[in-house]
Amino acid sequence: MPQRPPGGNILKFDNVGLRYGLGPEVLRDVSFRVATGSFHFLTGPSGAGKSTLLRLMYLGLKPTRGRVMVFDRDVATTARYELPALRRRIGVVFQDFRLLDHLTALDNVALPLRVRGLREAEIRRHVPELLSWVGLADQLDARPSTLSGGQKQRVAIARAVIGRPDLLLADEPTGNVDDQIAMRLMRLFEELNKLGTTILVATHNEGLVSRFPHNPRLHVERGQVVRVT
Ligand SMILES: Nc1ncnc2c1ncn2[C@@H]1O[C@H](COP(=O)(O)OP(=O)(O)OP(=O)(O)O)[C@@H](O)[C@H]1O
Repeated sequence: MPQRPPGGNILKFDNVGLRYGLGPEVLRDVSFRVATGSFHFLTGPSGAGKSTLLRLMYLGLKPTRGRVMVFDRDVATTARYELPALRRRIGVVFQDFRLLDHLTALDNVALPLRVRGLREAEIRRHVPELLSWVGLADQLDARPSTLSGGQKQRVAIARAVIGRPDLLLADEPTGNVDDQIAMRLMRLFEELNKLGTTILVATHNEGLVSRFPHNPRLHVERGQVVRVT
C-alpha cells in the first residue's frame, strides 16, 4: 500500500464551520494541520465536537464553510464516485463499533482485505494473528452479538488497522477496556504509526494521554480547536 511521502500534511482545516441542518454551528473557525506520519490525540469535553471533526476527516460530512483537505484533496469538490477509493485509505474505529452482526469476528476483520482482493490464504494467516494480539484468539468464530462491549471494540480496532491504512481515526478506542488492554491497543497503534500510518485518537481519558506526553494534542472546546503540544 503506497504511503504518503513524509513532510506534508495529511489533513488541513482552514476556517472550517459545521452545522447540522438548520442547527447552530457546532464547529467554528477551525484551522489546523496534521503532519503526515504523526500520532495525535484529540481531546475535549463531551459534546465539544470531536466526533464531528472525525466525521469531516473520514469524508462523512462536508464543511458548511471553510476548507477541509484530506490527502491533499478538497473534500467539498471531490466527486461522490471518488470517495470510496479515498475512504479505503482511512481506517475508522467508530464509538458504536459498526460491526456486521451476521459475520463472525474473523470475517468482520477480513472484510477490508477481501474488498481489496487479497488471497484467502493470506487472510487466514493475518487475521487470526491480529485477533490474537488483541486478546481474542478464542473468539474468531464469535458473532458480535455474543461479544462484550470491550471485545467488540477490539474487533472494530482490528478491522480498522488490518489493511495498514494511511490514516487511522479512532473515536474513544479504549473506552470499554481495562487499563492493561488499553496500553496493549496503544502499542498496536504505535507499531502501525512506525509503519507510516498517521494516527488520531479521540479520547476523554486524560490518564491515557498523560502516559504519552510526546504525542501532540488537538483540543476541542465548544466547537473550536486549540493545539496543545
Ligand atoms: N447528527 C447530529 N445532528 C445534530 N446535532 C448533532 C449531530 N451529531 C452531533 N451533534 C451536536 O454537535 C455537537 C458536537 O457533538 P459531537 O458528537 O461532535 O461531540 P463529541 O465531542 O464527540 O462528544 P462525545 O465526547 O460525547 O462523543 C453537540 O452539540 C451535538 O449535540
